[in-house]
Amino acid sequence: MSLLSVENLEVRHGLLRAVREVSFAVDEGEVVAVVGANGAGKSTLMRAVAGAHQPAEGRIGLDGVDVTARRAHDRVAAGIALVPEGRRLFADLTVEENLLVATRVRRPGPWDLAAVVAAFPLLDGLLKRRAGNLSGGEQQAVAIGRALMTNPRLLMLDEVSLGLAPIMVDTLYDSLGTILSGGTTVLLVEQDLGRALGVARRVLCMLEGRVVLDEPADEVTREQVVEAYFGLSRAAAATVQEEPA
Ligand SMILES: Nc1ncnc2c1ncn2[C@@H]1O[C@H](COP(=O)(O)OP(=O)(O)OP(=O)(O)O)[C@@H](O)[C@H]1O
Repeated sequence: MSLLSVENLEVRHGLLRAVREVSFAVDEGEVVAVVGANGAGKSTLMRAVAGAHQPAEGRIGLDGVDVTARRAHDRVAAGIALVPEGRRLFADLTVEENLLVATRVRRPGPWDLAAVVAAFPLLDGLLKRRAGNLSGGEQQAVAIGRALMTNPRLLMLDEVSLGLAPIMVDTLYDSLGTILSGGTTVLLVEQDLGRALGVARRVLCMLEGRVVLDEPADEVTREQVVEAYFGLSRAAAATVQEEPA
């Protein structure tokens, strides 16, 4: 049985159908990358799975249990954790306090303060610092650590590399590599196609709210993903790529 199942999901912002007729499933231990252009619906999909945005239609299942009507904190308790775009830390709280906030709805499991610092060595020595005073990369590590502190069964990461220096992205992905190899089930929104295809076992591409490609990462070419990403025919996609910037 799949860990996460999304069936015929529709999520609206007012009249806008930001996610439409979306169905997919994620198996335990799978790492799935969600890619797509700006506005394709990736963040809205993640927020709906996390319970931050109620869908207009469809069903979200965790381990066969329908969680569609459950509130966000009940979904955390059930094992769904989201690292939102923009991180959303408590800027005036310390790193330690930000991490401990998550333990109010903590599931039993291996993640605690020491485990988070071990996974993200860049946080070593920063536990008593105000989160608002950290660099963007350090804040992102705290945001991922905060999600891990709940001992999630499904970890969703929305654009962890957004706005960060390449060297910091490398550092974060080094840490993520350790986490991913530990068997955590992950749904990852990533703009960098190379990175997405590098870490994920499956890639799911969204276009205007719909899933237009859902393939094993090692069976899909970069060209096929780009084609799905822009919604172009293969020939048209090649023309776009050849045009000078
Ligand atoms: N709070 C909101 N109110 C109204 N419309 C919204 C809101 N959030 C997103 N949208 C719209 O919903 C659509 C999907 O947005 P969403 O942020 O889910 O896409 P995305 O693929 O995550 O894009 P990005 O990479 O830019 O974050 C877009 O048309 C966006 O303008």
